[in-house]
Amino acid sequence: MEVIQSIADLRSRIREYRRKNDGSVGFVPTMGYLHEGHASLLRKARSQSGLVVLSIFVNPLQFGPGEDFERYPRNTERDLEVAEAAGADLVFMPSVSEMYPTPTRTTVAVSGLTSRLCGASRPGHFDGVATVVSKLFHIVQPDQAFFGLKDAQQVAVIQQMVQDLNLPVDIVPCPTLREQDGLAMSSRNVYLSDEERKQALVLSQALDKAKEFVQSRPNFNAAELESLVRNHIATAPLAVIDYAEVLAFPTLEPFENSTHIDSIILALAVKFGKTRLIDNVIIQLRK
Ligand SMILES: Nc1ncnc2c1ncn2[C@@H]1O[C@H](COP(=O)(O)OP(=O)(O)OP(=O)(O)O)[C@@H](O)[C@H]1O
Ligand SMILES: CC(C)(CO)[C@@H](O)C(=O)[O-]
Ligand code: BAL
Repeated sequence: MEVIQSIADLRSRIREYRRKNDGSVGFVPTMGYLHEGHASLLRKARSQSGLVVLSIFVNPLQFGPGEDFERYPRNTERDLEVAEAAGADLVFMPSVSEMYPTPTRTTVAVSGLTSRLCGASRPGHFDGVATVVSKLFHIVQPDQAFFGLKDAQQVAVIQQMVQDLNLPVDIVPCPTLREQDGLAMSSRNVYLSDEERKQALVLSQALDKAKEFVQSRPNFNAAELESLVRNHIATAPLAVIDYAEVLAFPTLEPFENSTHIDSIILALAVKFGKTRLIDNVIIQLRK
């Protein structure tokens, strides 16, 4: 495994690979502090790609004022151990000045999909995500890029960007990995106190209740499902709901009754103290 800090060096190594090999280039973009969820994306890339490129870059553009850019967890030594064990060939770890040598005058903005959920709660977040992912795609030029459905809205936004800009990369959505008790793995889980961690289980429990509710009836009213979920989350005294919404997926459009909806997403963002966690479940209602 090789760690690379400069765009020029990474491009050179990938060109060298493509000169000597017919294999595909698989890419896993991350912000580091790697956990088993990230490792699962790397293993998926390893199973499908000749060269596996991992990026670790905490992207300042996608953090808003008062968010946790400075305190975002970082552990390079452990990240490299996880990356090597999961099969990464190249680890791209640029500095902020390498990625943004001058003030950014060009940004990528995906409209529509970003008007709700984290797009509404974190103004500018998805412009930051789409801009850095577009840059990374132009730097790495991968054949495939692997993203977790833990960030389902992000997957939808990136897929829309790839389609709209005719980017030659296949986006591979990967399942959310969870702790044994159901909590979705996330770098931000490290922020949780013991009590917050215990109460955060209401998220996966609420999603399980939602699945049971949907599977028990052919059609349902969105407001009724949202109420069921909100009431369960409210059983955790520390939980402060940012959003708990059921939307059509992948359009992320609201609906009243599910009669003509093929797939839905129940998306949650809940704060426990200073820690904002997201989770979701995507349910196919009809083929
Ligand atoms: N539990 C998980 N299962 C599968 N993929 C995941 C999981 N957590 C994160 N990912 C994916 O890993 C990639 C990098 O995400 P990121 O580095 O932001 O990690 P994170 O755990 O989501 O961090 P955060 O705590 O900031 O949400 C994204 O595609 C994300 O969806
Ligand atoms: C895709 C990504 C690496 C872009 O910074 C980030 O949004 C993330 O880790 O999900
Ligand atoms: N995967 C989450 C990225 C962010 O919160 O910026």
